[in-house]
Amino acid sequence: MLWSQALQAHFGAAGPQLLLLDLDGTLIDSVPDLTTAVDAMLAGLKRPLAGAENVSHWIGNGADALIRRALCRGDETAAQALPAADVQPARALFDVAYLQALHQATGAYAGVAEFLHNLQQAGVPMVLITNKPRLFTLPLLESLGWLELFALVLCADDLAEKKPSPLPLLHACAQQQVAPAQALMIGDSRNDMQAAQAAGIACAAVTYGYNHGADIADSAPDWVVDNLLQLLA
Ligand SMILES: O=C(O)COP(=O)(O)O
Ligand SMILES: [Mg+2]
Repeated sequence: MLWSQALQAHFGAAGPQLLLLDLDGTLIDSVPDLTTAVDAMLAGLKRPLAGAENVSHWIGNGADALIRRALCRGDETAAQALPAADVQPARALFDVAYLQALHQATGAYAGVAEFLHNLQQAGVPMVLITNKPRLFTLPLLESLGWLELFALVLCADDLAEKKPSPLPLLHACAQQQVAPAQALMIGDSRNDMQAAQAAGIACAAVTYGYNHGADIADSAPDWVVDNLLQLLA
């Protein structure tokens, strides 16, 4: 038996037929390299540096949202109101710095490699759904040796909407010809949980990722684990 009893109780003995996986904070700890890039950007703009703890709270809604929050020191209202003309030069600095830092300190969390290997062996299709732009996602996947793992990779800029919209999740189900009720989303943030719930997809949350400083249990995931291997038998 591949899946944990809890998942079998929900999906039946065969388990989920499609896995939708978040990247940052679920499969990889990317905050160290993201912090390097955010702080390089802020230094270039002669602003005070952010540090890893702030970055871990600001990540989750894509690169532009991260930059907006960094420019406004986490003030969400100010961040959203920031004119695009203020974001663009900062984004250019961030892009250069993050492409350089990308996989310097970034690695997979405990259990992830074994979990992905087991699912690949079992032939369960996996789709990566990340709010990270494609520009960074593909080289990162390549450096991790994960490019071949996924039947499909959906990044922040691939569709009209990103998480917390259910759109990328529903797109993945349609493309893989699996009903949402037979799919499982795994993520670390409320964006993943909200997207899954809006799509009618069961969701498992990991406790070790980034969730804007909040407890992921507040987002009512169907299961909470602190290692992906807990989802397996
Ligand atoms: O880039 C982000 O903001 C978050 O990316 P994720 O969706 O893979 O967690
Ligand atoms: Mg995430």
